[in-house]
Amino acid sequence: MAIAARILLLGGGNMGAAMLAGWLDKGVDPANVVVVDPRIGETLRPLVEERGVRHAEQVPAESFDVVVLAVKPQMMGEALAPLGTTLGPETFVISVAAGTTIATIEAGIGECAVVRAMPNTPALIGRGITGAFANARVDEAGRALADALLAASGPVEWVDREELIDAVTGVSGSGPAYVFHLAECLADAGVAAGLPADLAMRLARHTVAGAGELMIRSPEPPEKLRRNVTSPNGTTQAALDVLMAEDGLAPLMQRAVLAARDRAAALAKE
Ligand SMILES: NC(=O)C1=CN([C@@H]2O[C@H](COP(=O)(O)OP(=O)(O)OC[C@H]3O[C@@H](n4cnc5c(N)ncnc54)[C@H](O)[C@@H]3O)[C@@H](O)[C@H]2O)C=CC1
Ligand SMILES: O=C(O)[C@@H]1CCC=N1
Repeated sequence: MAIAARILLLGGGNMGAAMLAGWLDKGVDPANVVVVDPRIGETLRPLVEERGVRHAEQVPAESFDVVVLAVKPQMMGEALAPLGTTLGPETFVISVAAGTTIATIEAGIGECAVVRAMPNTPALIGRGITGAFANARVDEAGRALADALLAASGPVEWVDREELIDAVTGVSGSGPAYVFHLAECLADAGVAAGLPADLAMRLARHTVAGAGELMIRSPEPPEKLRRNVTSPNGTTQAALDVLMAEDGLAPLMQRAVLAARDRAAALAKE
């Protein structure tokens, strides 16, 4: 779907700029986007200076088809305050803020059509994935527009209960950080096994990236790909005996994901 909507993006930081880059790559006219942010960060700068997206420090007095909220949850009240006067009856809101509920958004700007979405930073290279929930006021056209905007950075998975967005946050919103940490741990373990640090990091980065790419390109599930690496009684089996022990990675990952999910729910109350 060609995206002709006029877009107001509040917050052009890591996530806002990543989504914006995706929209431009999908053919959104930069003249149709205004980014409101008190500062221009490194990711946003080329989009403004080289690709012609409009930047403003204050919400401009013009109408938009969609307002995308990409500020920190703690800044949401402040970011929503100036919107009261600019929202027209056709405008609708997409929020990517972790934890911020639709009720909080509606408390700030009144009842409106809201899509609450949870993307992730691989959006920056068009390899994100987004979970999304639409409230009852979002009509078919709004949902299609939200889908097109969010799909610019990867697949969109719609959920039918708002609270599931917190669980999505725990798995895929925060998930890239777990994978980067895995690469850090793998590299550190390589150093402990005797490798020079720079070589260990190269091995770890390429291993994580290559395994990720294989998982996306292969029709096989991760379990089969894991088995393909694991020779009976070989080296991988020795490592997996540690990782798959009762107190291994599975319970640790479960605790981590639940901690992120619960933190999202707690953010809603701050
Ligand atoms: N970074 C990530 O991996 C993900 C972040 N998110 C959500 O995206 C939102 C933004 O997170 P990041 O981009 O990481 O943070 P960030 O700190 O990189 O970006 C936030 C931006 O908002 C700007 N800002 C502050 N007050 C503002 C206001 N009143 N009006 C307009 N802009 C204002 C800041 O100057 C900053 O550039 C958060 O709510 C977060 O939960 C969602 C998915 C993934
Ligand atoms: O850490 C956070 O709160 C945000 C939400 C998901 C990823 N980063």
